[in-house]
Amino acid sequence: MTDITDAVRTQGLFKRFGEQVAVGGVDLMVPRGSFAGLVGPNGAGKTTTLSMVTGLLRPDAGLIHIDGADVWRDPVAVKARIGVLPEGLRLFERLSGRELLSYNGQLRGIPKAEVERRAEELLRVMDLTESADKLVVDYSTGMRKKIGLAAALLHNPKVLFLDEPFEGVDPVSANTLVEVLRRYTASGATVVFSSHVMDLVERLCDWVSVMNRGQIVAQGPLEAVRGGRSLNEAFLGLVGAPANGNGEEGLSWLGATSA
Ligand SMILES: Nc1ncnc2c1ncn2[C@@H]1O[C@H](COP(=O)(O)OP(=O)(O)OP(=O)(O)O)[C@@H](O)[C@H]1O
Repeated sequence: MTDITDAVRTQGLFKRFGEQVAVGGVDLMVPRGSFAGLVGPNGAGKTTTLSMVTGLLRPDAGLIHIDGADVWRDPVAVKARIGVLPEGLRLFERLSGRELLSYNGQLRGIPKAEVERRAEELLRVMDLTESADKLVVDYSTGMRKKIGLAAALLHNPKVLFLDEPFEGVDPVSANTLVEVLRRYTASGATVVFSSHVMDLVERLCDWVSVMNRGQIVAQGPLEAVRGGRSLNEAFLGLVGAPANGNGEEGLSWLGATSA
């Protein structure tokens, strides 16, 4: 079970913030070529896990391999192989979309002519050509996700990590993102994305890792994790939906009926 030739493999990953154990011994596993979903309720530890896996946050303990390379021992090799669309996307706001891609490409050491060729293609596929010379600060939420994804794909990474990529994105833009990601995984690359939206994970993913309270509580091919139920039902079973529904009792003051 320690196949570090998987696209992503962590062993005993652990992170504590003060008294709070955010990630309590996670063995995340994502086979190459997967379209993988990392799901879990608020506070389950998804963002903390992805931050450690992508080399943004140092773990207290545990090992992380991406495409066989150790993230914390060999960060340069790993960073060349991964693309990241982080949560709360921070972009260079005073660049235009086109300049942002050009800057990213040059940072990655890609020849200028090749950067331009790839940037124009990405802008076209993301339906951003008309807005390419607008400053990123003036982009809408969906446009920001799309230019962020374009920047993350520019160097043709082997593994792409996306934290809540569809949050705040309209259905048309979401569709564009999905099409680009499908094409990318069809070529053998791997996508790992975190989400709360079970329908979307069920529709897109062939591999699912379910986190709850800093632990992986189920992991494997979508069909195995679902076990004949909808992913949403399986998820509620795994993370323990509150027995009293949490909303049926209390809040008696809420609503139109006066006491
Ligand atoms: N920088 C931090 N300092 C203190 N506690 C933190 C920090 N980052 C995360 N935590 C805590 O760690 C736990 C896991 O948080 P994390 O953001 O990883 O969860 P998540 O699964 O991504 O949640 P969500 O779905 O709400 O984004 C939470 O209890 C959170 O309060």
